[in-house]
Amino acid sequence: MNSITLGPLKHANGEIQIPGSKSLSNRILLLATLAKGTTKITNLLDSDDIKHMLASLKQLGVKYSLEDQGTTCILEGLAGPIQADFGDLFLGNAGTAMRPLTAALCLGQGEFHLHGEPRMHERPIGDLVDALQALGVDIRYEGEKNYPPLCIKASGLSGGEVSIKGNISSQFLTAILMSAPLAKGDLTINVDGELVSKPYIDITLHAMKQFGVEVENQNYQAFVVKGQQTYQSPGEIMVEGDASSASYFLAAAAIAGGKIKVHGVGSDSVQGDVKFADVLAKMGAKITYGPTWIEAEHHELNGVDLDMNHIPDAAMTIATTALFAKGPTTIRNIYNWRVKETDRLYAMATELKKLGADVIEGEDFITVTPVATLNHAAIDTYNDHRIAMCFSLVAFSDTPVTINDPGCTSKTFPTYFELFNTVAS
Ligand SMILES: O=C(O)C1=C[C@@H](OP(=O)(O)O)[C@@H](O)[C@H](O)C1
Ligand SMILES: C=C(OP(=O)(O)O)C(=O)O
Repeated sequence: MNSITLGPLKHANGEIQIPGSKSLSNRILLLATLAKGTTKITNLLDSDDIKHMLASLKQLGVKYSLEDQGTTCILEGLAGPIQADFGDLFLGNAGTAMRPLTAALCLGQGEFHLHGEPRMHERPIGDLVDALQALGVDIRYEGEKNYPPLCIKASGLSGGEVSIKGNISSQFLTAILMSAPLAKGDLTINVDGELVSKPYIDITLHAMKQFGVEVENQNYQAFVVKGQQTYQSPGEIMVEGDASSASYFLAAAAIAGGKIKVHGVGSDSVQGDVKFADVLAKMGAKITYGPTWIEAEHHELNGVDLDMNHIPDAAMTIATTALFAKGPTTIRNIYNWRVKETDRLYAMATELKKLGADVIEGEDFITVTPVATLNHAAIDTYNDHRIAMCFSLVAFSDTPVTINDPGCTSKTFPTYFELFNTVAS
């Protein structure tokens, strides 16, 4: 297996333009497809998750052209639901393609099969399927109950009232929300129990608003959406930089002697993961925000004990940053790490232990207590982009780190190691 060895490194300095947000790229591609008019999308992320969305849209007859090495997309909207006789869609391990497309394909006509990488077939989707079935959709499991692959025989989505569970993934609610304006009638969506990863719902509502649709948000417990609407293309739309991708560079500066400014995300961002910088600040780093940038500078770091349910992706970066802090760090309320690219609680704990750190893996938390000297270890990445990126930070210790299969960052950040090398020395 391919691997890279990094470090030991001392400094992280410079400026980074962060590539487009995965969450926004896939939302905007889908909304532009359903919208009336042509949309020019700039700063689109060029990564595996977006390629899976684009390839599926092409197969479904959506017309678009790509420019600027895949970062500009000019897409002709359908002014309504996707109508295709048949679709056999491979969605890799892209949750932001699988979940929203599952709901959107129910809106029109046709028979659709949705599947992905083996891990995608282990990632739950039952809560979304239950809600769609309650709305009259013929949707079935082709393998194990509650997991993809799925078969949809679409004939539209009825209005009315539906309940959806939000305790495993917010993407199920996102999926229903984005499709609701094209339902046959007005829809009230009740969130059944706890809602995890709440800021991602704000991203969804923001993107819908950019395409002309307002949702009545009743304190994240219920959402009311008018049916039989048409999304309107905003004409041109720029994707913000990816706040989760920014976390690795901000953490690098906080850990190593130096200062890094990331451009593309800042205080104006709609992404919850910008709050990662506040966690770094709580740990002791010097953080400065501008509307579209964030700067981090090294300062002695202390461990923290925090609920990070609102930043599940960037929270992983805290788990390795914790190796450089004084005292233990506990990341709480992150049960759904277990149902993402891999069981991230198990994987992070296992790999941190290889370095010699003292780690407690709880059912829904992780505690990392740093040690004076880390071991040189070959980090397994479990086909999880974020594990590869998080553990690159270990290179700022006195010990090098080996990352197995670094190419797995292609899911959301294919140029990660290239950019890392421009700021780390
Ligand atoms: O809606 C989104 O764009 C996302 C929501 C989050 O997932 P969960 O809601 O499953 O936590 C996040 O982890 C994922 O990377 C992207
Ligand atoms: C959980 C993630 O991805 P997905 O969009 O596939 O859920 C992630 O990017 O960390």
